[in-house]
Amino acid sequence: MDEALTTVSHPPNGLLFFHSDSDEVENGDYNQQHWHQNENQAFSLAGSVASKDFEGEKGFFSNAEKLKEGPEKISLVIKDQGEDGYNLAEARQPLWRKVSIPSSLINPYRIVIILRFTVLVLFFQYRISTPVHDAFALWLISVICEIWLALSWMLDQLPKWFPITRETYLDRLAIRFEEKLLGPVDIFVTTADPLKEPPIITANTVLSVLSVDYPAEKVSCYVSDDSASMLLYDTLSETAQFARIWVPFCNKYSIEPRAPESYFSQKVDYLKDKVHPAFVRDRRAMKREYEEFKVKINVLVAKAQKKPEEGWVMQDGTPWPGNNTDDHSGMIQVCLGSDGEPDKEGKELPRLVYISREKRLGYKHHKKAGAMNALVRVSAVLSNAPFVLNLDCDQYINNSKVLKEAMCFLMDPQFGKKLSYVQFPRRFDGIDCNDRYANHNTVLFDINMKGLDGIQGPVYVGTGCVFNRQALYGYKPQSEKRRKMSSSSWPSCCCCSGDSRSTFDLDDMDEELGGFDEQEEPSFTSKKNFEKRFGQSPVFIASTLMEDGGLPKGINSRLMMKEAIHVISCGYEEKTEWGKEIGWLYGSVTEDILTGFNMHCRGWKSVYCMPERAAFKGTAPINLSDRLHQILKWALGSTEIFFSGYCPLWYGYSGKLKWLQRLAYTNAIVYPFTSIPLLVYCTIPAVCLLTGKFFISTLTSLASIWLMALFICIILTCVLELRWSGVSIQDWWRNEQFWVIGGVSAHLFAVFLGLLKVAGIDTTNFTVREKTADGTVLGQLYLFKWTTLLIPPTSLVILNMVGIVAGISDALNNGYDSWGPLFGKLFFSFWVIVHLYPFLKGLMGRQNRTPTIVVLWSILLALIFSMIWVRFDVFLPKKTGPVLKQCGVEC
Ligand SMILES: O=c1ccn([C@@H]2O[C@H](COP(=O)(O)OP(=O)(O)O[C@H]3O[C@H](CO)[C@@H](O)[C@H](O)[C@H]3O)[C@@H](O)[C@H]2O)c(=O)[nH]1
Ligand SMILES: [Mn+2]
Repeated sequence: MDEALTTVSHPPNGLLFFHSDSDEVENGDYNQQHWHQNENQAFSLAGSVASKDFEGEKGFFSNAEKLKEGPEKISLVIKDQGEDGYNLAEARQPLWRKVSIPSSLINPYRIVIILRFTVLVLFFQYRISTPVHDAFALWLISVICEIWLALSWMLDQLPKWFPITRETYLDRLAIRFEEKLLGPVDIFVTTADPLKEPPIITANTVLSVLSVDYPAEKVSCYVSDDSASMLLYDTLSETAQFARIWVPFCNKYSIEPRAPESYFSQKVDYLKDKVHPAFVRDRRAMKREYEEFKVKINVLVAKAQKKPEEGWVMQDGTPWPGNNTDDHSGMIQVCLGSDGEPDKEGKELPRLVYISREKRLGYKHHKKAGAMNALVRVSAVLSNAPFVLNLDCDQYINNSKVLKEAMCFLMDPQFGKKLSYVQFPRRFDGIDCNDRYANHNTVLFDINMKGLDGIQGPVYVGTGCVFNRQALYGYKPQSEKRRKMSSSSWPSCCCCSGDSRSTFDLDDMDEELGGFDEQEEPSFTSKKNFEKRFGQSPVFIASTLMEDGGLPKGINSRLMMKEAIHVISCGYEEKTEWGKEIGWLYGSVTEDILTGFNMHCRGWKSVYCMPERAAFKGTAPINLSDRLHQILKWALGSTEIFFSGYCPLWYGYSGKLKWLQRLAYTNAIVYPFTSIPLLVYCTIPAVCLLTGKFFISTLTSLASIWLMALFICIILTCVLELRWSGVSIQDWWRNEQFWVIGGVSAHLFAVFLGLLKVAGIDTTNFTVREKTADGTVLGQLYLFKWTTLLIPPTSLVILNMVGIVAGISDALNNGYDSWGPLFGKLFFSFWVIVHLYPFLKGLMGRQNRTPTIVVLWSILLALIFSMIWVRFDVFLPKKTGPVLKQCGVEC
């Protein structure tokens, strides 16, 4: 380390000047404070090169030019440079780049959007000026619904005006930041119920974390166990043991992905690609080891099925503290890491920490959000990495370079300071190839999120997201001024005074806090305010002030553990801002949207990062009922936010939320309400068919032009959107279908339940979603569970089918004149049925057992034909008999 660059000064002519000052850095010793020092310098190194408008591509070259003027003045030493040497020009390059969508793709799209909007206005002008007098109510209702749907289209459409993608340069990151200079990351894995979330899934996630391609001493993996189960605890101990052989194997052969289950399910062609015999041997051996590991876990699971009467007992004979899931003390167990066992090759492994926060009756635990907040605090006391990655237990790291990808943004000298999080898309394993229930959510992850990235940043989707820890503490992004102050006075005053200071004197801190930017956050300036905000832990409070992370020097491990237990106690958050202003926010089952929204309101940005190899992969509910329940949960979360104080329609106007971003959040919150016009609009065609009335007045030729133009615009926006985003038409169509299916079932219930909740009746109780370990078995898809959610779409299908039958028979009854309007009505009814088709299929259950769908269709067709027959048979001979006879017989 002694050759590392240390001090950077800025001569007035704007050139860079480095000299080495090696006493400040100790040899190889793992000390986060050093990271912070070095990193600061690295920041200034990079920072002084990249220009102010670094955010993009421009501006940089002018600086590069300047540097060329006097390269001889620059001396720079970096360890392990290899042959190609340290290329200064490379090091000055930005770590990432904004890639705009080519204007040949995006401009036509924008033009069509404007056209569509214009046509829509003209269409409504026509619709409103031509009421249908003999079906006034129908007309009025349909017009209201159309306007509502059009508004919801606008909400969805406008935030897609500036879509972008981003490119990262990992090679430049490697040049600019030596491995030792990379920022530490705390990784959180949440679990809630080992019976619904099979431990082997969690183990795989943990293994993918421990083997991530990042310096081991900079990674800590915290596993939160909300069920306080000894099964998970034992699983983790086994996993830690297995990691000792798994991690070196991953590193040696650079395999992907590093979750063993999915790695071994990949086929390897040993004949292709010059596979090395040593690899083949090792892989086989490792596969056997993994099988054995799985057996061990299975044994643990089997043992855990039935709880002994006296409760669980640990291996050393002491009773397990978590025997009562809802009432137990906090538990922390640290394994691996610098003090623990190294891997089989003697190298240090990332730290692995088991956490089960205290739970007591009478205290709200706030589910996942509560677990996340406990993790934020406990990790602040134990490792305090400046960056935090959060993963659901079923979401493993699929691309081992993912942390480096995130660092390209978060460690960017200027942009990084405004950045609250880097969100990665959610990708899934084990979904049927047709993606019948739109589980992949492609439209959200490949269209909407890219649009948001061009505004203020993607929404936080609950998992696969790397945070800037500071953003979780309710701070605003730093202004230039505050940054200077804090980096000069903070860490050095209150945290690195070194020696024996093991308790924190907050009164001392106060004085130092005096220099804090008072205008910006006046409430930060006293000890009381800190405690009101963050709770009663001085160690934790001190950690929040260390902007670049790291632990205070004086702290001993006993005190650390004591504080760690303190911050996960169930009463810790009482009378604090946790869940209200800081950390993960409470009050909605979709804590993710709310948490991200609050950050954006404070002026933070976020970034959407889509590496070519999917960053993370998870599981998704693949049968209809579970999928609908998931959608119900999300939609209910949105309605909860709508009725809470955080509704984006009226919250956060004092902040720095961009207006398009606000529209996007509004869309994410109000969408369940669109289910009302949608339901009505799906019913109207059937009503029209049954009553013989129509909700559109007879079209004039001008009106039909508008209608045609509207259709063409709709199709064109879709086509152009698919072109710039690269989404397939099938994915888009699935999304449309599921929007209707979810709309008329889950969203509708969510609105209803949300209203009940406002009225004080809370009937919802969402537990964790059940995950299956075997992602490849699609039997799940056909699993049928009854839920009330199925009622409205089923009724709609039946209603529209009956409508079609009635309409056709009626038309047959009334002769040719009625066929014209009938087609209009039939068109809308078919529109409904086509959208509900996947639902219908789901309702039918397993296809190969009963082709009931065919039966149903045949019943329908049979009905139609029998009607036709009835008409001919019953009516025709009486009324038009002679004519028919004439024709039928003579012609
Ligand atoms: O009391 C609880 C309940 C849940 N969890 C964990 O939270 C995660 C998500 O729960 P899951 O039941 O899998 O919900 P999903 O429907 O998959 O949740 C999605 O939607 C949620 C709300 O929007 C997000 O928080 C999640 O990250 C996102 O995966 C899992 O790791 C759970 O173990 C807890 O730790 N404690
Ligand atoms: Mn999940």
